[in-house]
Amino acid sequence: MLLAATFFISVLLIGGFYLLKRIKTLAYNYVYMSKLPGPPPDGIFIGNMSYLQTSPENLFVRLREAMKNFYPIYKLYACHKIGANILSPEDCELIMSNPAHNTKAQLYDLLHNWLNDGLLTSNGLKWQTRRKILTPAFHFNILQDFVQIFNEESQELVNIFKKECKKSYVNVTPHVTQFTLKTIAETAMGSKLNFKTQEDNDYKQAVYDVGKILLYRLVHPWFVLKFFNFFSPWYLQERKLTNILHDFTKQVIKEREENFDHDALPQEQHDVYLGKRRMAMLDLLLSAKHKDGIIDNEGIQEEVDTFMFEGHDTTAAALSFALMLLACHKESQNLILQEMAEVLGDLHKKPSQNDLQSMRYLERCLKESLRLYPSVFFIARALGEDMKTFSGYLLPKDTIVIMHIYDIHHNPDIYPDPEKFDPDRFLPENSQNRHPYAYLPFSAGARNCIGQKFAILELKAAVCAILANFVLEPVDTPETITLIADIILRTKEPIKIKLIPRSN
Ligand code: HEM
Repeated sequence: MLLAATFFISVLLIGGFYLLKRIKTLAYNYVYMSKLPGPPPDGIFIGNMSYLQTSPENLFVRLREAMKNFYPIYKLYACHKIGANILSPEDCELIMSNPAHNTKAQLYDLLHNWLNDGLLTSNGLKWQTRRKILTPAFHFNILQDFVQIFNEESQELVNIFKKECKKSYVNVTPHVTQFTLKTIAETAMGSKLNFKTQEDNDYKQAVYDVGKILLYRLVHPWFVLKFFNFFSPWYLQERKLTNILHDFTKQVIKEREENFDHDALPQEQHDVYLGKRRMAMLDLLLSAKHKDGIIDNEGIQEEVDTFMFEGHDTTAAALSFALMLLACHKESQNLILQEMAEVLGDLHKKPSQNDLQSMRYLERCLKESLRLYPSVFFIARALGEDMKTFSGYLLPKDTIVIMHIYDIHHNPDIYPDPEKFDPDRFLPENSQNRHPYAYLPFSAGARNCIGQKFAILELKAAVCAILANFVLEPVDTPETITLIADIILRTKEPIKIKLIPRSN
């Protein structure tokens, strides 16, 4: 009896202690965060909920207005969660360059049902170990082998466009999405998709549909939590879509594992990319499982899900926007063709990695396109320690910081006439005085995009193949499209352009 009473009192005391500590932290955070400017809240608990709960296109516009009203920082809050919205390169540098702030914010829990704890969403030692395993999969020598696949898939995209170009316009977004999905599956997973099967098409549609549900959960913050998500109107639909996504990647892994050559495992880590045996990403993961035992089946599944998503959706958005901008700027199309003629001689010659790398004007066009339309338009972290912003606000440890890449890229003080497409902004002489954190399409610091070189080479190969075969003419323009807030930057409707076969 005495023992039970002592146990009960101890539990009560410890529980009470933690509760008080939590209340103290919340109060401390609230005091500091309340000093930040921001849109007026609707009430003490509901905070800015009504500000957030609007259509995806209105939300996108509202967030842009907040940049104008509250630069360089503002707060938004809902329930007991307060987010500090960061709009200046200086504050991004303070966060991204400090390893203490490498932890992804709770917002990324939204992705857990689908991506579990893959590279994008994991933290701490798990993230470090995985990043170390996966970095060689994107080494220069491996990318060299991938360029052939980029060229083959670009040619297939051109073949589709050749059939479609008889129409008065082409909806490019679904076609380029298929292109980037096939490319990541074949390069990183060694799996060739043909989109003739129901599973391939269901996967593509499920990625799109799940994004809508994730956004719904994001603006209804209680549904971010797994427990409350159970009561969301979309819970069953999310489960169904997640099953489609997982069944698809399980099949990709199964097929690769069946054909995996255990005898050809590299002896040393550096053998992986020094030309002795080059390994695609999935092979590296299988090797880490069979040879070193540092990853299990669940670990492989979460990385394959992560890379299939991150490796195609972002690049498809980037290519769709780049094609629209090039269609609107015939002079840029001509300059790219001129550069292709200089580097390749024959416009229809398939470019090598060196060829693609030496196309500097094309690179500037893609950089400018990613400035105007950064596929990942915001990223979020949880502060690992207190931080003083450049403008003097104190943000307490654990604060959710949301860095708005889109707004930094459209700041007229950094990019004069920011809506203008001007690839020469990225000439060395025009960028040397720009803040190093003023251009962040691939984020920066230790948690930057592992696939950025892959993405740029893939985009260059696709643009070269398309321009060698077609003149692009505008149907959609920056003025006609409607941008929406989603898990990545998307347009409300697919982007339309006109493709005129090139006569050469
Ligand atoms: C134009 C295309 C792309 C853009 C704009 C882009 C952008 C980004 C950004 C901004 C991040 C940081 C995300 C965050 O902190 O929340 C990121 C991370 C990541 N990206 Fe990309 N990405 C692109 C293409 C790719 C490709 C092709 C791959 C794979 C082949 C890839 C794989 C990843 C992964 C795995 C991460 C997480 C890295 C980590 O936390 O260590 N991305 N990307």
